[in-house]
Amino acid sequence: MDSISQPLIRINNLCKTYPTRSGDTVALDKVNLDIGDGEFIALVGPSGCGKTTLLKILAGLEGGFSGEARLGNVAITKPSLEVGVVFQEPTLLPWRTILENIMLPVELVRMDTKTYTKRALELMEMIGLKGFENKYPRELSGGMRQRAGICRALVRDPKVLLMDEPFGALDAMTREFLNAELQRIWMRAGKTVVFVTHSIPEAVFLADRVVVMSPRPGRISEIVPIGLPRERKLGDLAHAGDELARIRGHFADSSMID
Ligand SMILES: Nc1ncnc2c1ncn2[C@@H]1O[C@H](COP(=O)(O)OP(=O)(O)OP(=O)(O)O)[C@@H](O)[C@H]1O
Repeated sequence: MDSISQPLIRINNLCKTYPTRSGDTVALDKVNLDIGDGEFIALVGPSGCGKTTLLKILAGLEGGFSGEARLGNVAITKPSLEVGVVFQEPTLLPWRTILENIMLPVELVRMDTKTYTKRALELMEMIGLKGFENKYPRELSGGMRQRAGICRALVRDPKVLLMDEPFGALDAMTREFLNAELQRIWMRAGKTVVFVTHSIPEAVFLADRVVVMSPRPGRISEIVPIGLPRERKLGDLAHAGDELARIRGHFADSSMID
């Protein structure tokens, strides 16, 4: 389906069915995708097409599938230190400060606190949270909490960042701002990102390739390369009319379009 010579992530014939009382739900059906090291992939598709399921499998949080997902040479069967995850809600612990929240993944695996505190502070500065180290989550706006969630996912310096509609709950202006920030961080840090979104413009703005998924059962309908040069500005979307139209064409009858 694509031609990445040395993929970091290989998804091979992945199928996932959830058994329910009213019958089986096929969430993923023969999904194949290779993702290159340092690539930014956006996954778009209508509600229920299996985007979160795919992300959870890549995160090692969901089992019971057939086929295979590999990270480097290793089949993904459990969470990995090489992978950071950001969900729609950052779920920060209210009794811990922002810095303590960001440091949680480091503490959980007893990594060197001193080294990683330095890294956490650098990340906070890079993402505009400097000065909020000792605040509590309730003292921050939704956008700032989500930024803290991104720092927490990056603190252990994972190779891969998996993001499930990370900006879906934010207002449009904050979202646009954080898209630009995320692009900058990605360009600087060289992570491989898989980013789930319902927003086609967001996907086109951020991604090297947009993976379009079909309604249930989730399959890949098309992979659309986005040729816009980096660093992209929001106005550059005006030059991606063909890509936007191509992706929108898949959802002519769907309500997913932003
Ligand atoms: N734990 C579960 N048990 C049973 N069915 C599930 C479970 N998790 C997901 N499903 C079903 O699998 C299908 C895919 O769900 P998934 O959450 O992966 O879709 P999605 O594309 O992320 O949807 P959305 O865009 O609405 O978040 C849906 O039909 C959903 O109802």
